[in-house]
Amino acid sequence: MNVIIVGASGYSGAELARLVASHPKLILAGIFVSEQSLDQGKALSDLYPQYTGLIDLPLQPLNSSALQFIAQHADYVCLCTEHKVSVDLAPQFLEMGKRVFDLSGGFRLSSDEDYQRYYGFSHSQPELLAQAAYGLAEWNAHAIAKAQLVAVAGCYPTAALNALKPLVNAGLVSDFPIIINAVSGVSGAGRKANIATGFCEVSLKAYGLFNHRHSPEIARYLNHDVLFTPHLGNFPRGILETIYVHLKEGVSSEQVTDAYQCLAQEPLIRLLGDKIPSINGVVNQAFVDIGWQQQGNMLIVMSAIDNLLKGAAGQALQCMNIAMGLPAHFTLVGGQHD
Ligand SMILES: NC(=O)C1=CN([C@@H]2O[C@H](COP(=O)(O)OP(=O)(O)OC[C@H]3O[C@@H](n4cnc5c(N)ncnc54)[C@H](OP(=O)(O)O)[C@@H]3O)[C@@H](O)[C@H]2O)C=CC1
Ligand SMILES: CC(=O)N[C@@H](CCC(=O)OP(=O)(O)O)C(=O)O
Repeated sequence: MNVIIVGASGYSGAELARLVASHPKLILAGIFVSEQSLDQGKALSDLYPQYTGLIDLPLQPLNSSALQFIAQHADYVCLCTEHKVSVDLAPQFLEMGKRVFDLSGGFRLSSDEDYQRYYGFSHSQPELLAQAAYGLAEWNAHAIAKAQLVAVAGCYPTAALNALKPLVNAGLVSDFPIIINAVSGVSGAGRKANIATGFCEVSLKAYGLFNHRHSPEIARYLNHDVLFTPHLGNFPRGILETIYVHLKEGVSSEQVTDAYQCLAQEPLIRLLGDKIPSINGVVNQAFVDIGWQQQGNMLIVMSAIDNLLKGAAGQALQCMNIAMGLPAHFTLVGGQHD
């Protein structure tokens, strides 16, 4: 399959370019940035020297000749662009008959009201929201396999949903909201210049209290209320979530362990039992590490991922594998697809 990546100079786009270029069944057919981009014409390896000799393709502006090229040559279009940009770009690629994998949040929620409230813009393609399959690879493979538009799951939701769906689906959780405290590394905020997320400016600090856009995303796909508070941490990459779950009266530790067995055969999920996951355990890898400890009715679940390699790019690659009828998971050797 020929894959093109829009937004390939950004953190998730560059990571995806590396995964696609080393995939045995995918060809990286083109990498694109905006028409105004200061990076157009540069090789991806000029921005990311570790790609020298692996990806020397030039970043091209997404202009009319680029669109013609994509119409003729691409099978899969990956949008590694900001939410509003993805919403505006997706329809033309869908009309060309391409399969679109959108890494933004532009198609993850269900209504224009949600977008106005949580994203701060009115959705210009609300009819596409019902068509998009939610790209949470371990849980929604059937829908992803058939969909023309995949809304790849968010980074914080990927860590939260993999850790919580087994418990909620098994009926073990009381009606209280689940409390999720999450910390993300700075790459979660993207590569564009922004003083608040400049590395020397960052202090460990909460943000988005009560209104972060991942709250409705997690609640929607978990089917349970959550109180989600993200924090920005002063490290480059990775997400760690500490999650407080009020279990129903009398739920035993055996029931909790049994509930997680639904993930036991998933190659990219590592169930750590009572061991405590860490950022170091997952950085530069595509795993979700999940650990838990229980006292009475309270369960503390911990979930760690690399925001770019299990969130964003890695999850998009899993969705493309599913679309091709291949096993979803992949193995990394030295940062490349094995
Ligand atoms: N970073 C992360 O951990 C995660 C990110 N995501 C999502 O993935 C998407 C990309 O995030 P991230 O990689 O961090 O973002 P970056 O800011 O690092 O990269 C954005 C990319 O989009 C390009 N771009 C901007 N405007 C346009 C346009 N109009 N047309 C084409 N290309 C454009 C930029 O290049 P230029 O401006 O030079 O044109 C750049 O290549 C976002 O929606 C984000 O929410 C999802 C999960 C995790
Ligand atoms: C640290 C940081 O700023 N993180 C981003 C979330 C990462 C991301 O890009 O969000 P999606 O998964 O929805 O695309 C934020 O809170 O907005």
